[in-house]
Amino acid sequence: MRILITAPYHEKAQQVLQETFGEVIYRPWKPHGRAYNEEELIGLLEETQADALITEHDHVTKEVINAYPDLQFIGVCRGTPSNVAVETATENDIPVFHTPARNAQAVAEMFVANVITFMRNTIAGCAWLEGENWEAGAHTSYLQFKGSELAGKTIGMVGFGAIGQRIANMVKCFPCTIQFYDPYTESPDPDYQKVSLEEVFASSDIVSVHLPVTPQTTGMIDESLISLMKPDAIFVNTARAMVVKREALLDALENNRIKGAILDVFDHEPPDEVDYKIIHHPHVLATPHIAGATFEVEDHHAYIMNDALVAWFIKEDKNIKQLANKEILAVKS
Ligand SMILES: NC(=O)c1ccc[n+]([C@@H]2O[C@H](COP(=O)([O-])OP(=O)(O)OC[C@H]3O[C@@H](n4cnc5c(N)ncnc54)[C@H](O)[C@@H]3O)[C@@H](O)[C@H]2O)c1
Ligand SMILES: O=C(O)[C@H](O)COP(=O)(O)O
Repeated sequence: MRILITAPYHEKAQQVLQETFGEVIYRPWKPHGRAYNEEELIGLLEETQADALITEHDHVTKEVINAYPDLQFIGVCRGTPSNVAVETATENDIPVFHTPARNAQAVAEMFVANVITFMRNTIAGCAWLEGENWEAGAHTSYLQFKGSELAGKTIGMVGFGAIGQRIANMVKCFPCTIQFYDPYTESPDPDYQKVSLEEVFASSDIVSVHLPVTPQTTGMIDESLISLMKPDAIFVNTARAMVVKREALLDALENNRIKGAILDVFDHEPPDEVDYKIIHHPHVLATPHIAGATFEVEDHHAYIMNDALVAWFIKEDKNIKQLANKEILAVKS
């Protein structure tokens, strides 16, 4: 069996596949400079006569899938396999697997880092120091940049999947109180309280968004929810900007109705004028969509995908196929 891998893939994970399945052809898109387009992908599949394709960002469109009927498996090393025509694959009876939790640890670590950075006024303190503002005498820095501790705070998650739960487990040691709104998830731990959406906004010190984009979640976080937040609460979004009405967030920031916001995602990437208004706000800590960007993510996705290949081809667990395609399509709708 031939496996064509165009995703970045850990060398040892490739070796495992080679030993288990026979042949691995590694043509990662990254050194190529950009994701492979339809034509290039069809060319690669025909040249290698691959049975399985493991991709990351390449464009696995309807045309690619229909042009190469010998494909038996599509693996997408991403949290959201938006570059693959899952509907066409399903029609052609091709299982599509992705790697949902590949960046959960990366995002959770960045959440903790950025929340503490924000609460301790670290960035303003660094700028003040570099600006050579420190004068002899009183404890000016100590007074000016005194912050708050994360310990004892209530964190409210909107969406409690891989990332929300990873954060909850990570901050247990501070300790923090965890509450969440997610109609599709039961609490995995008696310490984590499932509450209403309104309750998350009204009683959390930190409201953190971990929703996928669906017709239901688009624009779900609006003025009425943000207006419930406590004046010293912080709003965090590392998920997708589309789930928040940005005018409502900007309005709350400009009128000091919340303490601030920590944002990794924007309506427009690169940002437009309104996004920059939010980014430049003095009570906003903004990062350029890098919460999930670690070197280790590429190792995590390789091992998650190897497990899927083994489950499908070796253990012949056919239920997995139904799950994979159906789950992806369900989130999309
Ligand atoms: N900034 C980054 O670099 C980065 C990295 C990874 C993931 N993300 C984004 O983070 C988000 C969450 O990722 P994840 O891995 O935790 O996903 P996940 O699928 O594991 O969790 C999402 C959760 O949202 C819940 N949900 C769905 N619809 C809902 C609704 N209407 N109301 C409430 N809850 C709902 C689901 O039940 C699920 O538990 C995604 O949008 C993803 O794209 C961003
Ligand atoms: O925002 C995201 O979801 C991350 O940047 C990565 O997404 P992906 O795993 O779907 O590529």
